[in-house]
Amino acid sequence: MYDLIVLGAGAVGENVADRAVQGGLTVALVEHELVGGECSYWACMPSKALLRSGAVLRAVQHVPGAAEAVTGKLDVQAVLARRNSFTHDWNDDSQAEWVASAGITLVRGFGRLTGTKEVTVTASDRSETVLTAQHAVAIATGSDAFIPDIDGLRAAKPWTSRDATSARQTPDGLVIIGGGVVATEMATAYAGFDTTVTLISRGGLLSGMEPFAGEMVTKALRDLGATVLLNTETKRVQRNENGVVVETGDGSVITASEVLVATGRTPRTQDIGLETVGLTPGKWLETDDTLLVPGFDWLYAVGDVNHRALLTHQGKYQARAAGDVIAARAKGKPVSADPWGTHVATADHESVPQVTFTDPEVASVGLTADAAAKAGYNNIRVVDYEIGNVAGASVHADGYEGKARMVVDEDRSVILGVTFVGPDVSELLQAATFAVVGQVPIARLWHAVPAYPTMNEIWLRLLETYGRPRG
Ligand SMILES: Cc1cc2nc3c(=O)[nH]c(=O)nc-3n(C[C@H](O)[C@H](O)[C@H](O)COP(=O)(O)OP(=O)(O)OC[C@H]3O[C@@H](n4cnc5c(N)ncnc54)[C@H](O)[C@@H]3O)c2cc1C
Ligand SMILES: NC(=O)c1ccc[n+]([C@@H]2O[C@H](COP(=O)([O-])OP(=O)(O)OC[C@H]3O[C@@H](n4cnc5c(N)ncnc54)[C@H](O)[C@@H]3O)[C@@H](O)[C@H]2O)c1
Repeated sequence: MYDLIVLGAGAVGENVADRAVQGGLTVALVEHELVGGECSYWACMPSKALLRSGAVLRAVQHVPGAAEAVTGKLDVQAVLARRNSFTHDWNDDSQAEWVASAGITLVRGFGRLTGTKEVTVTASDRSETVLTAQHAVAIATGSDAFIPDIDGLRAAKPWTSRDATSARQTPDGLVIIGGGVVATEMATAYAGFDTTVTLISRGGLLSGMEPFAGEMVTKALRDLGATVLLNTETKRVQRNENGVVVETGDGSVITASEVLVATGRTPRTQDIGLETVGLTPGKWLETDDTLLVPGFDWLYAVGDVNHRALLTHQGKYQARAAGDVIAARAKGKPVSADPWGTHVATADHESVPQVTFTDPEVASVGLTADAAAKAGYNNIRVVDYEIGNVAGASVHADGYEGKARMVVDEDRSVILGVTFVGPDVSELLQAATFAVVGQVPIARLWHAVPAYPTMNEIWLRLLETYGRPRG
C-alpha cells in the first residue's frame, strides 16, 4: 500500500511523485518505457539539440569578423552525436537513479486502473502486481502523436515526432504534414541538414500565435530552402520502393524519402482502465485547478493528459501544485485553492509562456490580441515595435529582424500578453511572464529600466509607444 500511485514517469509524473514525497507521502511511480518520458528522449531535449547547431551557425553568419572565421557547413553527424548525448542513447539509468534517490519507488511495467485507488501493473514478463493507494492516484501518462485520417497515411508508416527527433540518419527528402510547433521546428532543423523539406499546412503556420509569427517563420523557412505550402490539404500518401509519394488537394505530387506527420497530439488514456472507474477511455482528462478529476476525491490528471497546456514547464508547474495538494489533503492540512494559491495551476488559463525554437524564435506569454478578444476583454490595446530598431539588437546581429507585440488590458492597465519574434528572443520571455503573471501596472513598468544596449530595451520602446500613464 502506498499513499499515492503515479501512472507515468515523464517529467510531470516524476515531479508529482517528488513533491508528494517531500510532503511526507509514500509514492509508487509506474513506467513502462523510459523514465523521463517524451521530453527527455523524443521531444524537447533532442529536438532542441537538433536545432541548436544550425541556429549558432546562422547567428555567426550575421556578425562580420566571426562570419569570416566560420565558413563551413553543419557537420550533421556531429549534431546527431550531440543529440545522442542528451538522450543518453535512450538509456534511463540516470533518471531511475534520481527517482530512487528522491525516495520514490519505481515500478516498471504498464499500469491500468482496475478499480477505486487500485492500479494493476503488467511487467514485461507478463507478471502482474496490484498496487493500492491509501489516498490518491495521479494519471500522468502524457500524449502520443495524432495521425489524421488521410488516405494511405497510416499504411505509409509515417514518421512521427519520435522518429524525427531520434533519427540516426537524415533523409534526402522530408515531407512534413502540419503547420504547428513540431512541423515548423522540425522543418527548421532538417532544412539546416540539407534535407529537401516540403511542409504542407492546411492553414497558415503557428495559427494560435500572433499572425506575424507564422508569417515571419514562413519567410524564414523559405529562405532556408524549404518549400512551404500553405492552405493546402494533404489528399493521399503512398509508400513505394523509393520512399513516399504525397498528393495534395490541388493535385500536386511530392516524392520524398520520409513523411513526418505533425498534426497535434492524442491522449494516452485508451488502455489505462478508465472504464473501471466510470470514465471514457481515449479522452483527455478534465480537471479542476487542483488537478483533481471532477466527481472524484482521489483521482488526479497532470501534464499533457489533461490538455490544459501541452508543455513540459507547464506540466511540471501543475505537478508541483498536484503533489503538494495531494500531500496536504492526505495529511489534513489546509488547502490553498483560490486563484494564484499554492495548490492551483492558475497560470494555465491565461499566462502560459512558450518558445518555438524556429529561426527566428517565437517567444510568447499570455493572450494574443485575438485570444484576448475571444476571452471577453473588450477594451484592449495592441502595441507593436520592430525589435531591429533597438540598439541592443543591432549590435547582436547585422540586419536583425524581429517584431514585438504587447496586448494591454486598458481597464486594468496591465499586460495580457507579449509576443517576441526574432533571433534569440527566447531569453526575453521571463520578464514578460513576470509582467503578465504579476499583473504589474504599466505605470510601474516604466520604472523597470532595461540595461543598454541589450535587446531588453524592447520593453522601453513598447512602453514609449504605448505612452506614459499619468500618475
Ligand atoms: C517534438 C516535440 C518537441 C517538444 N518540445 C517542447 C519544448 O521544447 N518545450 C516544452 O515545454 N514542451 C515541448 N514539447 C511538449 C512536451 O514534450 C510535453 O508537454 C511533455 O513531454 C509532457 O510531459 P508528460 O509527463 O505529461 O508526458 P510524457 O512525457 O509523455 O510522459 C508520460 C509517461 O507515461 C508513461 N506511460 C504512459 N502510459 C503508461 C502506462 N499505462 N503505464 C506506465 N507508464 C505509462 C510513458 O511511457 C511516459 O514515460 C514537445 C513535444 C514534442 C512532441
Ligand atoms: N517548443 C515547444 O514548446 C514545443 C515544440 C514542439 C511541440 N510542442 C508541444 O507539442 C504539442 C504538439 O505539437 P504539434 O505541432 O503536433 O501540434 P500543434 O497543435 O501545434 O499543430 C498541429 C498542426 O497540425 C494541423 N492539423 C491538425 N489536424 C490536421 C489534419 N487532420 N490534417 C492536416 N493538418 C492538421 C493543424 O492545423 C496545426 O497546424 C503542441 O501542443 C506543443 O505545445 C511544444
